[in-house]
Amino acid sequence: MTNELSDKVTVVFASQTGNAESIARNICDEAIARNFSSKCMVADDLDKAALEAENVLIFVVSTTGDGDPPDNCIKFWRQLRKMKSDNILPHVQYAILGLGDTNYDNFCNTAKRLDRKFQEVGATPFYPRGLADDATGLEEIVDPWIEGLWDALAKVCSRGGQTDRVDEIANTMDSIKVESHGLTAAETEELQSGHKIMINEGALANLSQLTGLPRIPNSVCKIADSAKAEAVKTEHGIPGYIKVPGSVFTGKIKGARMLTSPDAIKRTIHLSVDISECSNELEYAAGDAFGIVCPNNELLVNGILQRLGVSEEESNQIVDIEPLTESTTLPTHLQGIQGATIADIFRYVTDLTSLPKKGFLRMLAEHTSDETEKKLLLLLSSKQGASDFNSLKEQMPTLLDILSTFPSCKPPLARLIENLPPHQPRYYSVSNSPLKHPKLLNFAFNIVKYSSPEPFNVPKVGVCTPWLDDLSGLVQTKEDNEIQPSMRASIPLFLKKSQTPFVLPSNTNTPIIMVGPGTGVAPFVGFCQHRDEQRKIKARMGTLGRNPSLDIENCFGEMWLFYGCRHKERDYLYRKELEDLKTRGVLKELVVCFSREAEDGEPKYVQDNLRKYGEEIYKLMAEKNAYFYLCGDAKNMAKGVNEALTDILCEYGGLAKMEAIGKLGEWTAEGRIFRDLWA
Ligand SMILES: Cc1cc2nc3c(=O)[nH]c(=O)nc-3n(C[C@H](O)[C@H](O)[C@H](O)COP(=O)(O)O)c2cc1C
Repeated sequence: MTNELSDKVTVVFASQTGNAESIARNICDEAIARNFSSKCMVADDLDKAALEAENVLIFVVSTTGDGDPPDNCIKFWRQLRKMKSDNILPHVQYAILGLGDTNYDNFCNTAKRLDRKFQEVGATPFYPRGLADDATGLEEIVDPWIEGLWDALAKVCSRGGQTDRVDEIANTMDSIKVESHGLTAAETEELQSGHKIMINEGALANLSQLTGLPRIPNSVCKIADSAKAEAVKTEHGIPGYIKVPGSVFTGKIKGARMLTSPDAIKRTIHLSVDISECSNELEYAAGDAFGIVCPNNELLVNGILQRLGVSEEESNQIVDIEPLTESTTLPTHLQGIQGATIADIFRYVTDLTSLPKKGFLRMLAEHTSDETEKKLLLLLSSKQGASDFNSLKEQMPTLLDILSTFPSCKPPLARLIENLPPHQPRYYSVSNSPLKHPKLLNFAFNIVKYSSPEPFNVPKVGVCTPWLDDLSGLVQTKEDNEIQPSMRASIPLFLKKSQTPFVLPSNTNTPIIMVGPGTGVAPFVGFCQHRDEQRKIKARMGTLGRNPSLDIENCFGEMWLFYGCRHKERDYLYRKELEDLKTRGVLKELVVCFSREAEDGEPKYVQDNLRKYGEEIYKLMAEKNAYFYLCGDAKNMAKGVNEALTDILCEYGGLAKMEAIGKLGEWTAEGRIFRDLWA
């Protein structure tokens, strides 16, 4: 290893939805503030030559899919896999911060694999790996990990670390007079004006010092008049600068159907989207997922712009987003924004509803004139305000809620835009087969409407599903669901590329077990349709071919579907289709349970039914080489299903628990167990 010390530090991120990128940029900025010579880059830009030139690397990497690396580190990953010797990166010292979610099986898989690989190729970790969990709040691990990083970094670098940041705010707390503020009542207001957040103002009374405040994020962008005369739109009705991982197509709503009864706890809608205008390019398979590029709620966007004092004329002015200086790089999602309107940026580029980070609140404090409000914002972002910050998170405030709670907060637009996370497309599984409906894309979704937990009880709505609900409302007025083309609402969509595709086995003989409660059943409706069509084709071929008595059943493996919902009569999704598939023998078994109706001892959840049919499941998997598919909620259901499978292998295969877990891992690696989960 080269012992030559340098002050150069490279922060590398691999990020799917922006968290790792934003943390990496903050680490880089803070490193610069502490006199290190630091730069930040995306993993895919770290090619072989760059790796050879680097001595000190800090990685911030998330995990996506089913334990997969994010899209922007696939190239980097490929290159790492090619490195076989243990002496390729002996000059590299590194630290890794992983982001993940313990609701998923492969928690922080990217960080763990990267760490292993770097050690295999001779690199040395200079600071213990941190693994942050979105299920409990990333900050719990991220903040102390970054705090401890600087001493470790100073030791591997020749300089830097000497200049501890002086926290000017810590010294000003005493001098800020606390005035009565009236922020303690929960007020339910219209969406345009936001819901005020309940904050325990009393927490300020005995505080003279705040510690652990995050850095104020650096300014990176400016809003400039655009040379373009008109706002950029594409043919899909969305601005062309929006970055999504795939080519965007326009689908038109062809039909909408309610899958639940009016007394169901959640409303679920089936939408049928006509893709005939792009079906040549948009090639999908049963089980695929696609993303929808939906705008933020218009009332929310307008409410925020109004609150910020942006007039209608200003919100429609044509602008570019530019780096503040020649040496600053814009966050990925703000790059290439030209010919935009401020309103479109808030509609399509910035996330207005996800939970605020402490660094964001600290930034807002800098633009808050009322001292009590400022002090509260600083408290919320400090160590002393940890419980108040947790209470704020429980209230799930939108940006508008935050701004209306702190009326004197007036951040400049550029400051706000650069500090908001990127707005994300929403993903859905296709619920039909292209073999049956080549020009359609069907899917099912629950309309996301809920309340924040007691005692707050503030009504909340999702971003995409209420939008889709509105669009489908347009067409539901017609009884037969057939609509006039002129009435058809458009949906911008793109096919999701998956590193672990959720597809049927190519050999139709392979038996399959499908487990999908709730809307998790959607891809399996597509699988069944596909097999149904394949059986019909085979039947036709059988009568024409060399063996007219070809036995269809021998050509097609058994299909088992485990489905679950709350009530048989209220939310049994696709009931008619599924029962029909069972009657016609496409499905060998349709095993359904109803969690709110099960008597004592009866199966309540899909995992209970898996246990009930344990012996059959074991034979299918261990003797008949079946494929196993799981789709739905990662939180409770996926864990329960995993445990049931482990128990089945122990009971019917005579394996010890660790052997059973190992066997499931083996089957997953062989590509016989597929998961499509969401937390
Ligand atoms: C579709 C999806 C799949 C995910 N899969 C995993 C996973 O397999 N393991 C894990 O630890 N975290 C998983 N996560 C959690 C993310 O890693 C976590 O939310 C992280 O903060 C995202 O960081 P990013 O915005 O930089 O991508 C998943 C999140 C999503 C939305």
